[in-house]
Amino acid sequence: AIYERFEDVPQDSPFDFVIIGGGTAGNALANRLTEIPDFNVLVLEAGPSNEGVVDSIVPFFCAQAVPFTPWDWNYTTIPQKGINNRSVIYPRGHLLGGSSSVNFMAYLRGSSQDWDRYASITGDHGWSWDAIQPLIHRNEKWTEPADHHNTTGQFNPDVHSTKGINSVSLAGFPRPNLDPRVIRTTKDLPDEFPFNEDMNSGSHLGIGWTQATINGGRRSSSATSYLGPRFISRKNLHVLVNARVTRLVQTGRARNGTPKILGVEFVDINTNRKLTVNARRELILSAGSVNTPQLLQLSGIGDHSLLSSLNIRTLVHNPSVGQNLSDHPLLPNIWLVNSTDTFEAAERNATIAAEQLQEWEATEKGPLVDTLLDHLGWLRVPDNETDIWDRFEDPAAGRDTAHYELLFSNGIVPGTFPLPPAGNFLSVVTAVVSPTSRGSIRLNTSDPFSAPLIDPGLLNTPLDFEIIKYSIRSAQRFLSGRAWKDYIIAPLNGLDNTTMVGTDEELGEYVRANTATIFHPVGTASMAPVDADWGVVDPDLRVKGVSGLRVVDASVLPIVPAAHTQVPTYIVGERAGDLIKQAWGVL
Ligand SMILES: Cc1cc2nc3c(=O)[nH]c(=O)nc-3n(C[C@H](O)[C@H](O)[C@H](O)COP(=O)(O)OP(=O)(O)OC[C@H]3O[C@@H](n4cnc5c(N)ncnc54)[C@H](O)[C@@H]3O)c2cc1C
Repeated sequence: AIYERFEDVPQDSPFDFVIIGGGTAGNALANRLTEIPDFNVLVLEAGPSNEGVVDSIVPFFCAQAVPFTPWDWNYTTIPQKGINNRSVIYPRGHLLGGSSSVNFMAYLRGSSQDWDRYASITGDHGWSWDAIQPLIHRNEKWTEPADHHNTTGQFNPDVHSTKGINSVSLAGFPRPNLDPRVIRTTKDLPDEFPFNEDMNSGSHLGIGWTQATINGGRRSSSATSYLGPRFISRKNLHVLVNARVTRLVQTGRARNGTPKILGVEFVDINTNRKLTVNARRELILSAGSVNTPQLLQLSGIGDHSLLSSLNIRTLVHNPSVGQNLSDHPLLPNIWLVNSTDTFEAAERNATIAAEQLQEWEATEKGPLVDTLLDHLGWLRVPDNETDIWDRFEDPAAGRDTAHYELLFSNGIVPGTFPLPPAGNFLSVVTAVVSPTSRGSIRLNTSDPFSAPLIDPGLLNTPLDFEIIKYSIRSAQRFLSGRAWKDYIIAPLNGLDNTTMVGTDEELGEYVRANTATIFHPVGTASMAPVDADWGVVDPDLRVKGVSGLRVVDASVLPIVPAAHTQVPTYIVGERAGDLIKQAWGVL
């Protein structure tokens, strides 16, 4: 069950596993562990319950769920030197379900090469594309879209599963001004922009229909799926919300001499009381790519010089903790269009907005059933761009893996640009999806309630900068297709009025002034081979240098995949379930 107060959690038998963070991976793991009736599991979540949070439930309201709401950790980055020293927002879900309760729901597994690269970096075949297929199938429950339209040709049923837990579907409300234009351009300009019927087959290059974690007209998160009614009623599954963990505690020494970390200190946010709890078998840190390294550092696991400068006693000196952050820089490119049927219509007219909500409330249909991204494209800078490839190594996981992404949206994506007083818009947002820049998460103070220093290192390398400039020119070429002839009027934001492509210098200025992130940090508690002198966890997700503690969330992925990161994170949660069951002899 879900509890608001620790006193109400049944404590007649010890907790075998305590999971810190009821987020994307944490809840998937809690579900899999409690399949074993002997495993008594406690999840500690800092945020409130997701129950009744409309901005989390209604898919189209995803852009309202964060930033700067009670459902957000309300982080911002430190000034980013690659983008004119601007600080940008860095939302993370702060409610049950974590970021899966506030994200944009796009469902992407990545290219098969991304996973094969994880297998080769870690030396563990279990992370390869072939090996994760059963995990993908256990996670995914393919579902009909809200409008039950004929989806033939919009996805490939052969690569999907209807048997998993987390619902996935195509859009359930047509956007007739946008959808046919995108698809027609893939026919008109197929060399640069081929159609891909299903970007989740392992071969992701090309442009196709967005798949999203949506069930009918509602968001499917780790809270609504993995903690859904048939699971949360398990007698051995206890979820405590408003429980903010402040430190991991050593409880002894293992036989091999390493510190045993099975204790947790947390604060009950309602009463401000400090409490402790121990795990009998294992403690699992699933607080996400920002808070997991923060908690490790607060607990003395990190770089000795940083810890000692903050008067924190070092338990394990590991300079990799919090380093190696990789994320996707994102650039909202916006055009004024010849239409009245874009997001702006409801945003400027309260009557239309109210009608849309009424329709959703009455039928769970209509424009609010979808996320904001109609189509996605995964593309490479071609080999003949010698200006780039004579100077740089290919950063992608392989030759079938994208360098950049195009994201098509029927209006300004809220939060990316202030709503102008008039006009209707199209966004072709672009993102660098095989970035070479790296950033970090470092403690700012020893106070667990103060935010760490978040540095995603956006556009820190010349290659990432070249690729994002290339992506703008690519978006412009896409919009030069016939389908857009009477639709595109002018770019909204800087650059040449008709083409959006200025000189290289102008483009550079535009990039630095407008780039932000798509919120996909990974790598801050990276996996590494067992005997490597770097990395935070081994390929079985055990924290190096201690015993009893694993990390199970996006932070263990060594490099950001050319994909949005929720599916890879669910896969981490699913695989952790198998690894832990194997370790305790029940699988
Ligand atoms: C705004 C936004 C949009 C996104 N859009 C997409 C998208 O469309 N598609 C996609 O694939 N990915 C998207 N992502 C990324 C994706 O959602 C994340 O990569 C993924 O959900 C991360 O999962 P996680 O388990 O690592 O962390 P989370 O899901 O964030 O879980 C961490 C949990 O730990 C809790 N926690 C943290 N610290 C503590 C503490 N001290 N004590 C107790 N609990 C704690 C948090 O409250 C949270 O519930 C988006 C992310 C954001 C923020």
